[in-house]
Amino acid sequence: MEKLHPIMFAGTGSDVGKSIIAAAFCRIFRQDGYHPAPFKAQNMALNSYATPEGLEIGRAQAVQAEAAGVPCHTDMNPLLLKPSSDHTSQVVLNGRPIGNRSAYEYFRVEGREELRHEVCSAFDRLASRYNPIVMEGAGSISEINLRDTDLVNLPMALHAGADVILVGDIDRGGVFASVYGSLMLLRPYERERIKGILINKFRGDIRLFESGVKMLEELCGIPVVGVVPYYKDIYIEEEDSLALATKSVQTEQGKVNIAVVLLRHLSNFTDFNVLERDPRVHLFYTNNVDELAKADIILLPGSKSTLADLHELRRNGVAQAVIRAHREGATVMGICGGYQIMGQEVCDPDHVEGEIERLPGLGLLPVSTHMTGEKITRQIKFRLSAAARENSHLFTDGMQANLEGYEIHMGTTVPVYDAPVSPLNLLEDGGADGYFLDRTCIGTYIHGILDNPSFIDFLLEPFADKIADAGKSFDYHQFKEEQYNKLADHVRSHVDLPLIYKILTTHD
Ligand SMILES: NC(=O)CC[C@H](N)C(=O)O
Repeated sequence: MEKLHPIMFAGTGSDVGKSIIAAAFCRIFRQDGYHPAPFKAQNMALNSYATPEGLEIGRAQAVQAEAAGVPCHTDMNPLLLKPSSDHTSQVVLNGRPIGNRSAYEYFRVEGREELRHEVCSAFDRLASRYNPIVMEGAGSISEINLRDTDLVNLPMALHAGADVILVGDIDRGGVFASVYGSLMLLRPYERERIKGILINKFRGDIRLFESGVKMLEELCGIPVVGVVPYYKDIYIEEEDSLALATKSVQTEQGKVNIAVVLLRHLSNFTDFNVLERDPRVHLFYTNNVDELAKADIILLPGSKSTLADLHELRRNGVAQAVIRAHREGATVMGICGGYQIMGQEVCDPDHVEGEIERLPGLGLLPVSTHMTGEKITRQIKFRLSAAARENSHLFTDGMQANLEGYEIHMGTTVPVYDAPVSPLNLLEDGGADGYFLDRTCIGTYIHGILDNPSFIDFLLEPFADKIADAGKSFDYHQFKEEQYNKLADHVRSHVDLPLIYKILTTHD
């Protein structure tokens, strides 16, 4: 295939839809016979993913890699900042944490050149393996006060020799000013790299915007390569928990009601995407104690800051509400940070997470957690333990499919001294995971465990009468493939693709 220049989707601001557009182009290039890969030098998100090598990257690049049909790799997102409070972030470089930095420390010029060297090297490695590289900028391209320390927008595009498409969001208004203003604030040699404008999230009749397109082109001297309508019926994983705001917060009659406890530092909320689409289930997010009381199943999600969130749960009464609901028959399951919260205690003597050194947990599981400096990041295959399967009718033939998931955590959790060893899962490598007390009380470190249809069946098995005539679970992998294709079709039919190919092959 012909070599294409790297293409970068940069924004007039954050949340203009860069990640999704980049995912769409990953799929489009793949459909057209190329071998694309995504790249974003630096990501700030709590939603991360483990690569096949057992290293950590931002979830958005993992999704884009899936759209591109290639395995994800840390070279696709060499720098990941995971905010742990308003002022500090854990810095993950090439998949491994290198410590916590305050925002001030981080943006100081010092040390930046080392990081720049790292992200540029990651890009170069990736560019030697894939064609084209579909790059994503971060936030706005015109944060002029941060220009000299920027690692992810124009300096990266210049290093890569990328053609930049500036994405503007027409839904929030002010698209002319934001596009024109962003361009004007760039230096001339930076502006030269902007080869197209893409208007995203358009609602209404596109014909009414035709004159607007002409005006923008005349004003900016850059072609508008597409006006992409807002879509509602395509499901692609969202980059950050902003999307949570649009989700359900209440119970619904006639389904298994599953409450996900809203934690302030909730991480990996994508753990619940499959359940959310399961016809047997009504999933909602809450920290309202009355709604929790009505749930059949309560899920405690992962948390970047387990101790801080546990403290908050005790303060706002949610901890007590979960304990009460469990006593009255609800199933409680914790994933990662949520699992740690369910135990007897969480200790952080070395201040890995922060100030708090120790807190009692909810006491639902006889385990105790210690935070350690070492971070575990890995993809794993596993199966349910014999104890977990004992009262289940799903695994009677002794055969059990391998389940898949991934781990990202600092804590280690063990049974308290007098408690029996009773893991929920047995790992392929011989290890064990989580704790199985009984069908109503379980914990696991495995993210993505609820992407496995047979695990969902296991979780819902005790509620069989409630869901007797609801539909069956569905194939998530096939669903995701369909969604990437739908997204690609949608974007393809609203951009001038021949023009984009021309841009990506024309020397300048
Ligand atoms: N992903 C998580 O839930 C992490 C839990 C906890 N903060 C840890 O690092 O161990």
